[in-house]
Amino acid sequence: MSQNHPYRSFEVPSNAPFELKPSPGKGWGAFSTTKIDRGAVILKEKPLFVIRKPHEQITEEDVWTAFQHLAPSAKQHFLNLRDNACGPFTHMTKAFAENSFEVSNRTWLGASISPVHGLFLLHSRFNHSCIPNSKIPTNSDEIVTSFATRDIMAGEEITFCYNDDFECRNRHERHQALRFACNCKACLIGTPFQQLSDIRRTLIRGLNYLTHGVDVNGQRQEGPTSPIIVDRELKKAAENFCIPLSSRLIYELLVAYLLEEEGLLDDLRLERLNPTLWQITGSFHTESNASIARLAMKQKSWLEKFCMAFGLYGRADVADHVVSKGLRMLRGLSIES
Ligand SMILES: C[S@@+](CC[C@H](N)C(=O)[O-])C[C@H]1O[C@@H](n2cnc3c(N)ncnc32)[C@H](O)[C@@H]1O
Repeated sequence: MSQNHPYRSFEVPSNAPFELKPSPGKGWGAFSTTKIDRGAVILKEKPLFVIRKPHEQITEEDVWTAFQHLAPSAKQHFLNLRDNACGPFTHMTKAFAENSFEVSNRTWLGASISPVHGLFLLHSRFNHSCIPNSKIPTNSDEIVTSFATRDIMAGEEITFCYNDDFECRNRHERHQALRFACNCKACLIGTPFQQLSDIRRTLIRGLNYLTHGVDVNGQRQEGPTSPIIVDRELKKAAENFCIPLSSRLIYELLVAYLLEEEGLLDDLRLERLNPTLWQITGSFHTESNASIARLAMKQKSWLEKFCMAFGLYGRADVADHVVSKGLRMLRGLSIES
């Protein structure tokens, strides 16, 4: 049956390190045809077409209008899309939603410009994993690029994580958001890894709350249901950016360690994490604190860094007040807590 499947008409570039084929239980997927090194580009892809609107505002008419402007071969490719490789889509908006990526979400003079969504025939064949081996970061141009986040062996399925906040979500929350049951290592119920994974991701969510003062959705958590931070004083301190530098360093290092254990500490994540860590380390003004922080950062493993930094636990720093003030200013809060 897969021999004359419409996806056979999708042209994978001859230099791309993967092929499209059925992926048991997941429709079709992309499988590596050679070893792909960590950090390597897997595919750069141009969209079939783009729609310059927020996702929730895209209508049947928008997709139909874009479709009408396509060349005949591109029209055929769009019509070849199948709902998870099975039947044709019932609505053009559904076909677009399932096969599109946000390609740019820019700001100009502080105002956000309407996001752009593009339809990508090949990248949309990549299936999801909560512990993926690739990443597709949002770019400022309209080309989508995937990178290997670890070495991928020939024959392995190439996957990426469909949601940005999944490092902070437990299995149940992830499956609710995905609307399908993922079967990756972090989702296989009853395994020690899965149980630890839920604990790790919950901890990461809490630690992020403590450092950013808000939950994963950018909001403060209000109300008594399943509090992320149980200690009300600590929650208030986080929301007012009164968490001392010593705790900030410890929390960030613990996040790094937990992400590594979870298999999520890839180079792109490190690019975000490292400047924050060095910024915190450079902010200590109390010399004894600064030297412990520098020593911690010199350690080889994340666990060693964390254990060394834990020596700072409970220690105040001369710079704490200034840092809190600065953070509150940046978030538009009153300078005094
Ligand atoms: C963008 S498509 C991915 C390619 C799709 N498998 C195909 O054949 O066209 C997304 C859909 O693939 C399926 N899918 C993706 N990842 C999956 C996973 N880890 N487990 C089960 N189904 C998955 C789901 O049906 C999802 O709605």
